[in-house]
Amino acid sequence: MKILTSAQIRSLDQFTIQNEPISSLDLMERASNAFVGWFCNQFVNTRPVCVFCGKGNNGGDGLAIARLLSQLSYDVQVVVADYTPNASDDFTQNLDRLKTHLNLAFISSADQFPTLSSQVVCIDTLLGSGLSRPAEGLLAGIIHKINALPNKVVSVDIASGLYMDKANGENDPIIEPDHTVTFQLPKLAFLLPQNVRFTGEWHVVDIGLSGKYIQELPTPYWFTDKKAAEKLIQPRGKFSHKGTFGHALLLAGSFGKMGAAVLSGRACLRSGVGLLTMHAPVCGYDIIQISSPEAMVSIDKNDRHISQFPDLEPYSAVGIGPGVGQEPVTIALLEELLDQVKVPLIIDADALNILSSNRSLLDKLPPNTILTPHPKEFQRLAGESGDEYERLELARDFAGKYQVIICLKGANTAVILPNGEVHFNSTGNPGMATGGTGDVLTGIITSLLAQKYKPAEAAILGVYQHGLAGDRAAEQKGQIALIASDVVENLGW
Ligand SMILES: NC(=O)C1=CN([C@@H]2O[C@H](COP(=O)(O)OP(=O)(O)OC[C@H]3O[C@@H](n4cnc5c(N)ncnc54)[C@H](OP(=O)(O)O)[C@@H]3O)[C@@H](O)[C@H]2O)[C@H](O)CC1
Ligand SMILES: [K+]
Repeated sequence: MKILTSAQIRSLDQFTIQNEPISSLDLMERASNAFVGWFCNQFVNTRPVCVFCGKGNNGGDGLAIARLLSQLSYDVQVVVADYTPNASDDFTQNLDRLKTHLNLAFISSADQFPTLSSQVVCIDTLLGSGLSRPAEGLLAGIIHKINALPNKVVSVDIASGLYMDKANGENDPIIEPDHTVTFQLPKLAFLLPQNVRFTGEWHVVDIGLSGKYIQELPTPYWFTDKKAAEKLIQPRGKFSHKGTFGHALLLAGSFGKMGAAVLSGRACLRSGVGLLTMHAPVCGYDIIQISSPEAMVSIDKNDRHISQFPDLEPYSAVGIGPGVGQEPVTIALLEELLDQVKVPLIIDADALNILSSNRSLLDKLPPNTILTPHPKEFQRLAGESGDEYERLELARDFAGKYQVIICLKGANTAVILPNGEVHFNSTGNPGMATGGTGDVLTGIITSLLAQKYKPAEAAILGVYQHGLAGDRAAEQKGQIALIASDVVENLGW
């Protein structure tokens, strides 16, 4: 799915209105109906509702939603923030449609904020995609009062006060909803962890905006949903054999960190590779042979750290990093590997830290090498950034400069391609923030690279399947009990 800017969404709105054609009032009705469809599944009509409206089209949605919910026998109260004499046309028309049969109040001071029982569900339609500056005065007062309530809050389209595609100021008044129900497409703001308080759980509802026009609009930002991910999976032919699916080489582990090697090896095996060879220090030999009988082992001359790699000729992809440490012998190995490797490469964990502290190696990265840093590793690699929007730009610059693919790990892991495209992942959960899950991801992507998936596709699909396995594991064990081995065991293709 594409992620568009607020300006693009405005033009998409206009295109749909002119070309479907549909009046803007009817489009508002369609959007409001889509919201109500979601709402009725979530809250039964014995829950009273209070809709907080601004005077733009987001507020117009609120008035239409109030009317539709009251027709469905919800007990609905409407509070309009009378912060300006200028209301949008569609707001005014919906006000006319509503007036006769509802409990409606215009308030001009936050002191007039109603007293609500904690059962009331608040619907936030103060400000939507038209936000052009931080909320202040009356709007800010109402936002603070809503945030202080214990009540459930649902924002329509986007939390009032939150920008769709740029950073807010630290003290901007913004609604903190339990849910955001957004129209047609996800918004960039929802995908950045810094906005989690202002997003809650978010849901997309279809309001029939022009699919043709969405296809035409250019954007660097994409959301990898189930449909997008499944399209990438290559079917297995009837006559395939283990040679068809490549031979992966994983360079991983050191004394005390052989678990990282085992986790990434097992994930590699569970992701469809034909053959796997794991190269490890002497201390890892028994560990790998016993834990991963399906893998072959190549043993280093060094007891505790890897210092060499086997002849690369048989391998169709190489992964390096999980648990390798940063000993001088391993630094020398990485340099040698970058000079020699001719097949797709993924670099993770300590090997990324080696790159950060030996920056001349960055210029040796082969094009389309995949790097999988978490935010701290990315900071060591590319430097500080003020907020997550800046970090995204920094990552796009870095990917472009070195022609590499970055999987910036976190909630909604972002896969950033050399051409500047950013693909946000839709799977995964906070239970996965535990040691070893990164090693699992490296194994999955190494496996896909060995099977000849294009590096960009291996990264996007690998990140998606990793999160999906984590979601399955969380269903079984709960997020708190989840460990990296559970992610491996729940890989399913
Ligand atoms: N395609 C869709 O997704 C559809 C969306 N709909 C809904 O429409 C809103 C967007 O409506 P819009 O009227 O453009 O914008 P808002 O309701 O967010 O804003 C109202 C006006 O308020 C002004 N403004 C902006 N920021 C502030 C502020 N901080 N304080 C006070 N006033 C502010 C702004 O005008 P300015 O000229 O002053 O900038 C806005 O015009 C969208 O979110 C959906 O909910 C449609 O229903 C259908 C399809
Ligand atoms: K809103």
